[in-house]
Order: sequence, then C-alpha cells, then structure tokens
Amino acid sequence: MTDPSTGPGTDASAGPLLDLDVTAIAHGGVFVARHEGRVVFVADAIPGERVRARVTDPVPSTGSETGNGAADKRSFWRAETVEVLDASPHRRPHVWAEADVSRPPEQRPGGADLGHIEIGHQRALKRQVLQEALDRFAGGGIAAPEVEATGTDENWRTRVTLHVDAEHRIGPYAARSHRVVPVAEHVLARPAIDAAARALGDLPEGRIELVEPADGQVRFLVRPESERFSRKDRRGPRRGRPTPETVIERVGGREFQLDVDGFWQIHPDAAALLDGAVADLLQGSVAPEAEHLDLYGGVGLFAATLARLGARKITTVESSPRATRHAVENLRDVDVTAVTARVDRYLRAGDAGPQNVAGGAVILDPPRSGAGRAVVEDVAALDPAAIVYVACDPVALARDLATFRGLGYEPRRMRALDLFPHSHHLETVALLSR
Ligand SMILES: C[S@@+](CC[C@H](N)C(=O)[O-])C[C@H]1O[C@@H](n2cnc3c(N)ncnc32)[C@H](O)[C@@H]1O
Repeated sequence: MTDPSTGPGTDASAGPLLDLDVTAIAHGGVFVARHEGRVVFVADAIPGERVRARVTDPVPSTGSETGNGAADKRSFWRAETVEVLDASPHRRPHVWAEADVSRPPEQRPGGADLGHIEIGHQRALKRQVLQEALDRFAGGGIAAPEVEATGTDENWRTRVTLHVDAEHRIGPYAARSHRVVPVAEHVLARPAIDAAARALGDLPEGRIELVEPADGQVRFLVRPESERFSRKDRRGPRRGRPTPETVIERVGGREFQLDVDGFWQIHPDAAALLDGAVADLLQGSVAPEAEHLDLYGGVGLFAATLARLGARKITTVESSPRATRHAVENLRDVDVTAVTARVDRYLRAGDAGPQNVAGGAVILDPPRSGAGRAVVEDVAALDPAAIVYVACDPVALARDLATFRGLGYEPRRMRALDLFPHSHHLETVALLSR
C-alpha cells in the first residue's frame, strides 16, 4: 500500500477540479476515489460522499486538463476537497474552524485530518485501515479489534510543535505543506499550551516545541527549523549546549523523568492506557526466572510494566543515552539493566546481548517505520514465550507481523487505542506467541 500522506509537496492553487465519488479511507488520512481509471487520494472527504476536489499533485501544466506527460504516468493523483456535493451523515463541522473545506487548502491547519468526521465514525474508519493493512500485508485471517476511546477527545495534545515563518507569523503548518497557518485557537492542544502559545511574543523564524508535563506547567523550546533534521539532536546535547531541562510524567504511582524534548506519549492518558494494555496482554505469561526485554524502551515505561508483572531480570534497550540514563533513575527500585544501543546491534552483540530470553517476554515499541525484518528474525530466534508489539503505524505493524508469522509466532490478541483523536494515527498493541 502506498502511503499517500507522504510524497512531494502539493500546490493547492493549480490543477483541475474533479467531481469524485469517494469509496474508502486510505492509509495516511486521505480517501480513495477514481477518475478515468486512475486512483485519486482526496483529503477532507468521507467514504460515500460526492465531492468537488482540486488536483494538487502532480500539478498539470498550463493549458492541459489532465496534465503533462509526467502527470499522466503517475499511478495516482492527490486532490483536496473544495466543496461537498453530497455529504455523508457522518460529516460534522470541522473541530478546527480554520480547517473547513470552504477555506483554500493551503490555509487549513494540518494535524486533524479526520476532524470533519463524527468521532465514533473516525474510529470505525481507523479500524478499516488496520483491517486492510492486516489483510494485505500480514497474511490475512487476523480480525482488527474495535478501536477503543480514551475518554479525552478534545484538547488532548500535551506536546505541540508550532512554526514561525519569515513574516513572524506563528501557527501549525498546513496539511502536507510547510506553510504556517495562524489560528485563533489550537483546538487539539491542552488549554494551557494554547494559552502559552498565544502569549508568546515576537519570535525569530524557526519552530517552537511546547510541552505540558504532569505538573501542568508549560515549557517551550525555540529552535531553528534546520535542527529538525539534525541526527546529532537524537544523540543528546551537543558540546557547548546546555543540558535540556528535565520534566516529570506519572503513570500510576510511578514518576518518570525525561528531557523536556525527550520521547513521551502525546495524549495525556496514553502512557497509562498503554501500560494497562501491555499488562493485560502479558498477564500470566511473565516467568520470573527468564530474562525479559523492553526494546525501544525510552525512559523505561514498559520495563516498569514488566517489573509490576513479576519479572525479576529485565533489560531495556534504547538508542538515546539520555533516555537510558533517565530509565536508570526511573527504575532505581527495580533490578533493570538499561542498555544504550541500537536494538539491531544489541540483538547481535554476543555476550553483551540477550542471554536467557527463552521462555521470557519481549516488548517491542519501535518508531513509526517498525522494527524491520532483521530485528523480528533476531527476536524470534531468542524463542520468547510472549511478544508484545506496540505499533503506531498499521502498515509497519502488519509487515512485521507477517515476518513473525513466517517464524511461527501468531497474533493471539490485539487492542487498538484511539490515542490521536481527529487524526488518522492509531496505536495498536498485539500479543504473539508460538
Ligand atoms: C515509540 S518510542 C517508545 C519509547 C517507550 N517505549 C515509551 O513508550 O515511552 C521509540 C523509542 O525508540 C528509540 N529508538 C529509535 N530507534 C531505535 C533503535 N534503532 N534502537 C533503539 N532505540 C531506538 C527512540 O529514541 C524512542 O525512545
């Protein structure tokens, strides 16, 4: 499946208008229609609707209705809804007034690509995306679970990135673009973050990261846009740079310290819900004498879950040295070994790698791209009794499940959590065993 949410930038100001019958949701928060046999991925629509949409990518050359040679060779086009001709009963006024289809696409803030859909139907559509990914990439025969609500669908983001452009306008980027869209209110953000963002004075061009940790006090970092792609950023502070501020998050009775810009779940309920889901799936399968792995461990959230379930030998593996240092502090009361390493290298590190995982549990919580074939093969070779895979991308999950299935590990239970309301993102937790 192509991910239509990524790819070359779009220019919403050019391109023909098409009247489209929308048939399905696609991976990436866009919807499927057809025009003269070609797939058109259209934004801001709903399956069952007829919409008028402007083709934005590829941009046809002037004077041509369907485009130049390059456009004709493309297997799919992208388009943005500009008018709803026949509305779905699931359509609602967009949660973000500025994202309404009556505005030019380049002036609609991104981040809430399902915000025009009734919330229960958003979850039904996300389940369809997961089911399609499982059917197409995981070998079939796996039923996608219902998507569970968190209870907090509005003003949920505890971490927000805003941008300041050359004209000193501040706001989120428009969808699929790097254009800043000033908004009256950031409807996805926690109210304190929105208030803090509106109180920011004149700022230089760049990006601002706002964080509301458990104490409710908003912190913000101002950075040049160029740092976004810096690899050094992920390895911790650079020489001559101040050590990042530390903030505290809480799950149950336990405190987790982390860098203000370190990885933590964005939804305020997410860490506790994921801890609960992992514990639910692993209940009764944690053998105290075996070694247990928390791979892509961050500051130790799931290592703490394993400890609570009775694991006595736990190794958490994480590539960020600062996160690993925090994990050691966060799990002082627990016998945990925290390793700073890439997971793929750790699994092949011989004596410095895993020793006695047969019969134990392995938790994987990789970035969006998934764990990949080599890591999955190396995990299966350890012969754990239970594997829990925490995934924020259905297609990456499905591909890794296919590899696990080829090695004898079958998905036994799965839970899907709506940790990103009004956006297409979905968190899935799967339990596998032989
Ligand atoms: C989705 S986060 C999960 C963190 C943690 N499990 C939690 O829930 O808070 C993924 C983590 O993997 C780390 N990471 C990314 N690639 C990695 C790799 N190849 N090896 C080890 N850690 C990696 C990131 O730094 C990040 O902390």
